[in-house]
Amino acid sequence: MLEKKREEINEIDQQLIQLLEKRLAVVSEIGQIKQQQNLSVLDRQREQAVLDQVNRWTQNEDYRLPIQKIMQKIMDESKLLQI
Ligand SMILES: O=C(O)C(=O)C[C@]1(C(=O)O)C=C[C@@H](O)C=C1
Repeated sequence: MLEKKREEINEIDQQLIQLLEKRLAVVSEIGQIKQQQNLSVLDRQREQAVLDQVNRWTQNEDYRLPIQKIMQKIMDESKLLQI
């Protein structure tokens, strides 16, 4: 039972990593555009828009806060990648 559930987690993690790699690749491209156009890495307005959107897409109330925190962490790591 536990093993089955962990296999389920493994499959989900694999999908998450594929999507994170895709997202980070786009983040890198944005980083290059920002560098060319001399724009700052941090865009607070855009981050708020991302979080608002994520909030609307989250269906389970119990997951709202953890998902917001995870997305903020993803954006924090994205900014580090753009430096
Ligand atoms: O949209 C951008 O400008 C990005 O660089 C992407 C991103 C993100 O991870 O969503 C990262 C840093 C910015 O502060 C805002 C958003």
